Amino acid sequence: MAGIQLTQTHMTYHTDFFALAEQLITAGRFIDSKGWVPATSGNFSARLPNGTIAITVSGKHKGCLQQDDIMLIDADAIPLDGKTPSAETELHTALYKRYPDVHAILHPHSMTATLASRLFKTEVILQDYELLKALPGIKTHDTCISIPIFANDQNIPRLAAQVDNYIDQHGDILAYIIAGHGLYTWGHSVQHALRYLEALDFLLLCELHLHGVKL
Ligand SMILES: CSC[C@@H](O)[C@@H](O)C(=O)COP(=O)(O)O
Ligand SMILES: [Zn+2]
Repeated sequence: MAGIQLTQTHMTYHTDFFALAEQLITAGRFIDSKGWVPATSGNFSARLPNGTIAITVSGKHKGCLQQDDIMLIDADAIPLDGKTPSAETELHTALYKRYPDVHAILHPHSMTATLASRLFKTEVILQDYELLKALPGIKTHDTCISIPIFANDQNIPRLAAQVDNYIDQHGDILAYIIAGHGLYTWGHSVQHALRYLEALDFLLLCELHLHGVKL
């Protein structure tokens, strides 16, 4: 009996993992088609119902990911299958620990996020855009949100702590920018996170254009 349960759990886990890996692969193709993950930049993850996390293997091109390029880690970023996870894994695990409803995180190196961090330094304010309603919990254009910008840091646990401290002090955020680097956003599912990413890219582009930056 215990053996049968173990097998079923195992099969469920495999189904969850491969389904989520497929979603991350598809998202990667779309994100790459937009030019948001040049070279091998960016990383993506999705949390399984059992709390383990499917995440991109470090150094892969995110536009042509294969199933083998998605690996499994535990909630503390420990690899469970002998592969090397994204160099920025602790940024993912910190968000999953803070937000139980979040099941997917996407990190592009989009030009809009990179340039916005050069221009705005500490935060990007987005307000009075209809497309804000594509973001979670926003029901009207008459809304003002802040996307904080954090200094880049090659020490990822320290960067994750910087983000955590900011949220502790300022409250929940929907996304953040790492200066000269890229954007992190997240959602209930890969599809939700992808929607937020697309909306944020459009909104950042609007702000850049308003400030005379033409892309
Ligand atoms: C190709 S430089 C980008 C990396 O330094 C990093 O910022 C990044 O996003 C990708 O790292 P990865 O380890 O593949 O997840
Ligand atoms: Zn990065």
